[in-house]
Amino acid sequence: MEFWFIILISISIAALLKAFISVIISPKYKTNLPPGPFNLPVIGNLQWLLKSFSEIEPILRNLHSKLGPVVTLFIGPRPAIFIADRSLAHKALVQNGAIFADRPRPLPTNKIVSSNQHNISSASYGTTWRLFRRNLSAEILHPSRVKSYKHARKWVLEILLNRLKSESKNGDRPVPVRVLDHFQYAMFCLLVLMCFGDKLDESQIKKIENVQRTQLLTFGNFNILNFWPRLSKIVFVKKWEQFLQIRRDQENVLVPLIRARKKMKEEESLSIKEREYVLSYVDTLLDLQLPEEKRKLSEEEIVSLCSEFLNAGTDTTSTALQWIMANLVKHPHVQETVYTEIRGVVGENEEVKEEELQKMPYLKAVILEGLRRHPPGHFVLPHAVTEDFVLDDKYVIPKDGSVNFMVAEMGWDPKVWEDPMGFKPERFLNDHDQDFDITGSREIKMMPFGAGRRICPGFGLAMLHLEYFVANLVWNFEWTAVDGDEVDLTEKQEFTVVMKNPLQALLSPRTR
Ligand code: HEM
Repeated sequence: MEFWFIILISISIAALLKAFISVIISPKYKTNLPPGPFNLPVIGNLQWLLKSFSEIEPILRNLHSKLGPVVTLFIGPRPAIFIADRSLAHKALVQNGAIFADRPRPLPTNKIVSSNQHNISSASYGTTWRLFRRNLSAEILHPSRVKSYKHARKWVLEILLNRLKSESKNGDRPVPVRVLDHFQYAMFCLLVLMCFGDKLDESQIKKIENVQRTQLLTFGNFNILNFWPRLSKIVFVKKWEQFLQIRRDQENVLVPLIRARKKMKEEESLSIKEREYVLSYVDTLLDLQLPEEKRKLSEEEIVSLCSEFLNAGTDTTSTALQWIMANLVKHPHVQETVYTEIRGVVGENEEVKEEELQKMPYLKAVILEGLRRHPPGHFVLPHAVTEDFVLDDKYVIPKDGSVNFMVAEMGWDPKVWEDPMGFKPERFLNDHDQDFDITGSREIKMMPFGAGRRICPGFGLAMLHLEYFVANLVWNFEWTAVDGDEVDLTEKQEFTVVMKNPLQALLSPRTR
């Protein structure tokens, strides 16, 4: 006992000294970093590390109003720079895109979920990242491939509508439906099919949803393990074990699906034509070859890439869908305008077909307004610069720090958006903005998908999913508020920023 106590104290002192030296004494951080609040060495760093993004966001807002558009916090052992200004974001991400396209060195927990940076979002800016990103964009997210998953979207729409129909009534009495679980399940059905190629049954999809959501929602609880990992491995043995168990559970569910797909490919049990028809993300990953290491991907690496695909495409989209439907309940005149627009295009047809969506500018404006007012992520994923860089001749961005951007603040900038906290889709309809540039390549007015080289590669698919499901949800039901129950737009940080009180609405089937 005594022996362990001495070891523990020695390690703590060594670690404290190391952190103190690296953060305070080291001259490299004295080189004009952007301003920030006073930081109590070590304790301050730890305090920031333990805060969630939703706790940091209001503090940052306050700091920006006092210190200017770029501020520094010492989160954990490295400086973290936050940029709130949209034109500085454009200068960084677009005009100096290659320099700002890196990711910070991964923290230990991140190394495990990404199989040592073998996924798109955490890979350093370089060959491996390019290979993974090009594979996803060319093989799965290319418009012609996206079209080939049309039958999957129709299948999922039917599942969603049937679930909502059966929940919206008790006998003949209309009852409020809590829609979020149904939206999440629908998005999982869709992304699981794109990922593994087969229509899995409900229990299999639920199992995948369960392991993925557990990992996503608990990830922040394990932040403490990243502070001096050598020490944390001794002090927080149980927490480490819990964390590793979540990863093992995920592998236990995903690996059999990967193996089944591999076997099918090897046996050539499908004709080439059929295989082309159901080409899945896993199929493309099984074929990939890492150029530098000259080898195929391991199962663990494929699990990490599939997990990233599922998380990136489900939670973000179902969160956005919920915010948009909440606003359509809160603003019935907007819902009515969407309905009238759809009727003008589809006549009396049962379904809004995806080819018809491009004839619906007001619907698109509703989706854009939803993403501006309620971006699912209030920050992008942390970026890093490939070399020390001076932004706008003033702000030193060090190579070994991280850089992030205040996405929500930019979309709410009153200099760009009149009445920024209102929900007014019409603002996207004036002539000037008819073709609104969501990528921010010309100018950043909002950036729900990020901007520059690390922009979300799934933004086209996400827009399609949102337009298709919102259109069909409005076409099939009239959505109204529950009597005496105002739609509450208070936010809560989970993996994305969700509704603190999830939407409940009355759904009356439309009669035509
Ligand atoms: C409404 C839905 C979505 C939103 C709001 C969203 C937003 C974002 C944001 C903000 C980033 C970080 C950009 C940065 O670091 O600068 C990102 C990255 C990413 N997203 Fe999305 N996303 C959505 C849907 C999707 C979908 C459907 C997919 C694919 C199926 C996807 C795949 C990815 C990937 C792979 C990355 C990492 C990109 C990289 O590091 O190069 N996302 N997304």
